[in-house]
Amino acid sequence: MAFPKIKHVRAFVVRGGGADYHDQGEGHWIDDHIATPMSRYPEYRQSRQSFGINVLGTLVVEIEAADGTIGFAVTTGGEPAAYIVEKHLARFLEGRDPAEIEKIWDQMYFSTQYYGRKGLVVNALSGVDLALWDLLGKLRGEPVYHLLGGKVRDELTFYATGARPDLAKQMGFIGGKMPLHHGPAEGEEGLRKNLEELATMRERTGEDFWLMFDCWMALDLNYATKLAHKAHEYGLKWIEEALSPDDYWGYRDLKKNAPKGMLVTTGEHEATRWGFRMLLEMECCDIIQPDVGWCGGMTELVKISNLADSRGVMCIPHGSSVYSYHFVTTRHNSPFAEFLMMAPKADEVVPMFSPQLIGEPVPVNGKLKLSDAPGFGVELNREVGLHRPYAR
Ligand SMILES: C[C@H](O)[C@H](O)[C@@H](O)[C@@H](O)C(=O)O
Ligand SMILES: [Mg+2]
Repeated sequence: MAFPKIKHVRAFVVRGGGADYHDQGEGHWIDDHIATPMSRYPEYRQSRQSFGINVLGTLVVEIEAADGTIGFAVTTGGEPAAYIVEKHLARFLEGRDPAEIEKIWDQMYFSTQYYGRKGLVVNALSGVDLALWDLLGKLRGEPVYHLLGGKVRDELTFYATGARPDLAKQMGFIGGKMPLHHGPAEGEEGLRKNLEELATMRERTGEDFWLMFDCWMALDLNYATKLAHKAHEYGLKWIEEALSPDDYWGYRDLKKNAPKGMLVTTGEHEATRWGFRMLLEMECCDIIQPDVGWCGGMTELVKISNLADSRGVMCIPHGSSVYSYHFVTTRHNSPFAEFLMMAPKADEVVPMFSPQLIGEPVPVNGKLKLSDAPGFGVELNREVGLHRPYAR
C-alpha cells in the first residue's frame, strides 16, 4: 500500500489549557499550593505558575500528506518547540513516505541528540511522532490502537488525579491521586498537614478506594521515606515522583525502604528507552509513568513499555488524553489509565485537553470504550487561536 508523500509539516502554538494543562486560570486546584522543588523559596510556594510551570504553552504539530490528509497532535512545548519542529525536524519528514515512522524517529532523535535527549526537544519530537501516527491511522482508515496491535481489553478503567478523590469515587473512578501540598521546607507542620489531608480523604472514601500522593519531584529521600511510612497507616497505594527525575539512586533507596505493599512510581519527566532502562535496571520503581507527549512519542513508548513488560513492571502512562488511551488499551502491562480532572474544583469530568480536541472522549463512571475512528479519533479545534510563529 503506497501512501502519499508528506507535503507539509506545520507547528503552531496555543495558550490556555489544552496539552499544556497547567496553563489554567485563577483558582484552579492544579495551581493551589502544590509542593515542588521550588517550594524551598516561599515566594514560589503558593503558585506553580509563579515560577513558570505554564511558560511554554501548547505545541500543535500538523503533518499534511500530498492527498490533503492531515494528521496532528498536541503536546507541551509552545514557541521553542515550534522552532525545533520547523527549523530542524521538518526536514526529516517533508517529501518522505509517512510509513517510514522508525527511520523518521531515528533521524529526528539522533540529529538533535547533541542538544536534546530529554525535555523540550523530546517533547517536540514526540509531538511530531504522534502527529505521524495520527496521519498513518487516517491514511489507513484505522484507529491508532489497531496499528499498535489491537485492543487487549474492551474498555479502559481510570483513576482520577485531582484535589477531590472523594468526588472521584462518586464519579466511578477506581482511585484518586492527590497533589502533595507541603514539602520539606514546611517541616513537621507541613508533613502533619499532608497526612491530615490523606486521613480526611481516607475517611470519606472508605478502606478500599485507591489513594495516592503525587509529589511532583518536591521531596528529599528522608522526607519521602518518612511520609511513605506515616501514610502507610492510611493505606496510601503509591507515592509518585517523590524525588528529582535524575536521582536514580534516591529512587532505588526509596523503593528499598518503602513500606511493604506500597508502590513507588515515577517517570513522567523521564524520556526515551535509555532513561527508562536506567529506572528499570536500577529497580527505582514499581510502575513507570512515561508521558507519551514528552518521552519520545508513540514510537518510543512502545520500546519503553516492552522494557518494563520484560521485567514485570507496569507501564501506566502519565495522563495525556487520547494519546495514552490508544496505547493503554493495547497492553496487558497497562491495566488502568490516568485521567486528570481539569475542572477547576475537580468536581466534574471535562475533556483533559479541552478545548483543543474536537471529539475528545472522557470516562463515564470511570470507564471509557474507544471508538474505531481513524487515527486518534479527534480533530483539531481551529477556533482556539492557532499561531504559527516560524511559518516557512
Ligand atoms: C497533580 C500533579 O502535581 C501534576 O500537576 C500532574 O500533572 C502530574 O504529576 C500527574 O501525574 O498527573
Ligand atoms: Mg505525576
